[in-house]
Amino acid sequence: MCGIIGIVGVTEVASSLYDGLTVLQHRGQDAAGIVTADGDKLRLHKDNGLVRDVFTQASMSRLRGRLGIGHCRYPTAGSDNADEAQPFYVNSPYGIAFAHNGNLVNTAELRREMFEDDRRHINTDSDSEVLLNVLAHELQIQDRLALSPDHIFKAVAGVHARARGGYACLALIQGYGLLAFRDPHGIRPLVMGERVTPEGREYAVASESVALDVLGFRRLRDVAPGEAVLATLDGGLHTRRCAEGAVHAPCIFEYVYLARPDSMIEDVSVYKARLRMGQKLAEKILRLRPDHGIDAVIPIPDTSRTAASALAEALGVPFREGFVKNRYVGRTFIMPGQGERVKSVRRKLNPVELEFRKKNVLLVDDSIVRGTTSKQIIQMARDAGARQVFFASAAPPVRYPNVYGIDMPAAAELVAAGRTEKEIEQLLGADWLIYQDLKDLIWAVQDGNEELKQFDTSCFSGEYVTGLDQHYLQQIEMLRSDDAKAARRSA
Ligand SMILES: O=P(O)(O)OC[C@H]1O[C@H](OP(=O)(O)OP(=O)(O)O)[C@H](O)[C@@H]1O
Ligand SMILES: NC(=O)CC[C@H](N)C(=O)O
Ligand SMILES: [Mg+2]
Repeated sequence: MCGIIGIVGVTEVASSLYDGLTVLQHRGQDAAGIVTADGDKLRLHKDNGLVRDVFTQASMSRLRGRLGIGHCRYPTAGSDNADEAQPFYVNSPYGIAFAHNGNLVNTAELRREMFEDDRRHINTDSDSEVLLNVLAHELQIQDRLALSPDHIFKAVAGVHARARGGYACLALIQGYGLLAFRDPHGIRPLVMGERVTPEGREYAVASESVALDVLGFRRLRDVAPGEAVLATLDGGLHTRRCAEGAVHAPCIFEYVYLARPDSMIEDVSVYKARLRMGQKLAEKILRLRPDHGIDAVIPIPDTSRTAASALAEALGVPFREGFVKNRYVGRTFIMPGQGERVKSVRRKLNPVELEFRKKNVLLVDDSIVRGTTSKQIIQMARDAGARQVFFASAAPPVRYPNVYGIDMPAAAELVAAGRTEKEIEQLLGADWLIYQDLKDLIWAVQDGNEELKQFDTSCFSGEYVTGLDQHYLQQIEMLRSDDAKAARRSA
């Protein structure tokens, strides 16, 4: 999950793109980039690091123009090398810069086709560079002289016919405008907004509505699955469904962990969905252990706070902030290596001992993925003097890899893979471990928008909405396990 944002403005857009990226930072902490169209030049600045570190006053002042896109990256393909930071650029046709959130599951096949059939050179191991070249090729084979919305939408239809996976994309087409499109299943989120200024109307498209809010854009709607939106430099807005017939299946993990609570995705408030997750968990606890004896509900900051507050309320048990988070440490789960993840949990969270001493505490997290956080936190609660330590996860067990833009590629690294709930409970050292049921998680999101009939729940269910080639999972495990990444880094 990366963060993407694009703006077609009536005045300079670089500082708005920067501000938008800072509120999308939770989606990717490894690299950031912005490209703008300054007359007949594209101005690009990107590098590894947080948004605030990548851009300086000097680099920002070069990013002139009223059309631009930005990206913050959390790698799911290729390496974490600065060459793979986004946006990517190709010079032909027209000059296109490209930002992608998601992950393709047929990259290898497309890479071969690009080289053998379409004669395009791909310079990195990034799936996003491949996807950009597919788009460039599909634009190239349209009418050359008069680029029109119709040609662009045909090109996007061509991309949908070839690419498989999760992709929410923004393309800056030099001299023309901003193109946004979303995969036919709408796995990754993408939302559009408008801002009316005295000088005219401006459009923005971003991964999450929070970016629109802070920039004063009014949220219009989500980009529909398979739809393309084209905002042109002359102020026009064109939209078209470029793929039909696919099941709409937005990623449910966005609601569990990825997105900010103050975002609306598919017209569902992420905050309210998390409250409902907490309520459902409370119902399960009361069903299984009416005399649970819990003295305090303690969230594991940050993301689980919302679900934990609703859970405590429904149980009628005090909600207590038993762990204080160091606000200068970022998200642990999206860090690249396990060693770093383990160390940063302790640096990030510190217990308020009084809240644990001689109490039966229920610790709540939004999800348990590798078990890095929960294992350490349970021990910390015990060290702080807790009598019994219960642990609740607002999501079901994560047993299967995610292949659509969340970097959990290796089943062997998931604590719940191939284990029963009892075995996980023992491994984590909890006195009782309670997981949300998948049907309750689905209900918690769906209750916000009953038109949502299906979700990508692959990491919980092992069902992949795009279908997967036989060996794909083995391949990504080989390429992207923590061990493989560490070996690449030291090579
Ligand atoms: O089982 P694990 O592999 O540890 O992964 C799950 C944990 O990682 C995330 O926290 P993170 O620190 O990334 O971010 P947060 O501050 O938004 O909760 C998530 O909220 C869980 O706490
Ligand atoms: N998390 C993402 O959306 C990653 C985008 C792309 N697959 C990359 O690795 O750069
Ligand atoms: Mg967390």
